[in-house]
Amino acid sequence: MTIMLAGRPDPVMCGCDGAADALIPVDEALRRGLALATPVAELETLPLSRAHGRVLARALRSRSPLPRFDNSAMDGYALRLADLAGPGPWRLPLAGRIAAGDAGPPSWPRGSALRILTGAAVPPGCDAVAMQEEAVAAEGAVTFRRRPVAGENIRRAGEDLPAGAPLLPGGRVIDPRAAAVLAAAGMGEVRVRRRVRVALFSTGSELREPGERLAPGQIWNANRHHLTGALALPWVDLLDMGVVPDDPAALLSALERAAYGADLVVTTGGISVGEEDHMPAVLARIGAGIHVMRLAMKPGKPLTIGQIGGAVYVGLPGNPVSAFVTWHVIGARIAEALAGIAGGGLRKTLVRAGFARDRVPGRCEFVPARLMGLDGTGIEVVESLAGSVSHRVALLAGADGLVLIPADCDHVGRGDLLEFIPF
Ligand SMILES: Nc1nc2c(c(=O)[nH]1)N[C@H]1C(S)=C(S)[C@@H](COP(=O)(O)OP(=O)(O)OC[C@H]3O[C@@H](n4cnc5c(N)ncnc54)[C@H](O)[C@@H]3O)O[C@H]1N2
Ligand code: MOO
Repeated sequence: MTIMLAGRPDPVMCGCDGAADALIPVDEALRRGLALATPVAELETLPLSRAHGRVLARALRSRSPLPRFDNSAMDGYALRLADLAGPGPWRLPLAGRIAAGDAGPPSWPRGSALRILTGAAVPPGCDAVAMQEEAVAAEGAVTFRRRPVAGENIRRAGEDLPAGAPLLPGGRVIDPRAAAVLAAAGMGEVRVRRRVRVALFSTGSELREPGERLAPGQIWNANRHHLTGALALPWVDLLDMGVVPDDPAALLSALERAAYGADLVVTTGGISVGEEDHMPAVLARIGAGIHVMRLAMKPGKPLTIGQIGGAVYVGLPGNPVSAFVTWHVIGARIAEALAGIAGGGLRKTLVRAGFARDRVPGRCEFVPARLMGLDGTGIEVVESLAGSVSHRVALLAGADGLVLIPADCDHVGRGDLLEFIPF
């Protein structure tokens, strides 16, 4: 990173840049938010078929080895290597056939081979399977041109996972990969955490629903639909309360209703410093404990995190990109922690700046950015999509992720290495 200490020709500023001393660093805000987010304690037992996307309550061990028994990796012929004496080719009579699902014979005559199909249990004494492309079967016998090596084409019991080995950790989301593992291990039912109850509303007297006719000064509600989309998760039970106007009484009653029985209350807008930003006063009225307010983050300075009774409160800024970034970087992490998801957190990679920019240091910046392909050293180059972006929601659709500019940086040079959070 090139830090330019003097002579900023054209710093990218927004009106809310300024003294950063009173601002909370993003990592600290996240730490405080996560400290409030105790995983929901209640558990449910669900059939695996209804547990997709849910969060495993505790670590599981395999009850039996995977695979359960030695079986053939190929369609071919099961044999005993001792029966291939002298130089080849070797001809053995066929003594039977085993397909996947067959129990297989308890024994088979020495000096013979068995037709075997992929997935079938290898018979006792069989020490190799020759694939059929390397054998010729005719008139009740099979001829092998090559001597298989010991164990060839045999998938051994327990080679994927021995009995008693860790299967999946607690806190794992049952995604399709985990579901396959659970099913293969015979887990017909799983113990999962109950869903996280999230109450959501947007604040703003200017907001109308998409499709509605707008009067002058009104806009369509983008944040509600971003967040209902982001929260359309199997581990979330969403109470979508729509829009609440910029009216203290209406906001207070909405907040009371939201906090009742919720694990997480999410609002957008009304948390800044204008006289129509009523949320700080309403939060004080309701007796919320406020743990984060004013972040060293751009966009997202007004993000507010607190506690209302038993619920965690996340107040996202109203500007749609600010709401998106703060949700993605912090809000969603808190929701994951409440759900008991282990090892959540943001995936980050290193990328090379395909842009140059002077800026005012103080707040770290999350800039929507597009991947432009690899440079000569095999590192992705990113193009930032704009300087000051908090209202430019249309940019999000073309972004591949957020590029992170550290708080103390006052110049990004083309080719600098930066952290990147892919979507
Ligand atoms: N004097 C100051 N003014 C502002 C500051 C500041 O520090 N001093 N901070 C600015 C920053 S940064 C942000 S971010 C916004 C945040 O304000 P609020 O969270 O109170 O949000 P609103 O004022 O309600 O709305 C801001 C903006 O976003 C539009 N909006 C709101 N909700 C939605 C929605 N659901 N869908 C689409 N657009 C929405 C709203 O119409 C405003 O244009 O404050 C700055 N001001
Ligand atoms: O900091 Mo505000 O969230 O940029 O728009």
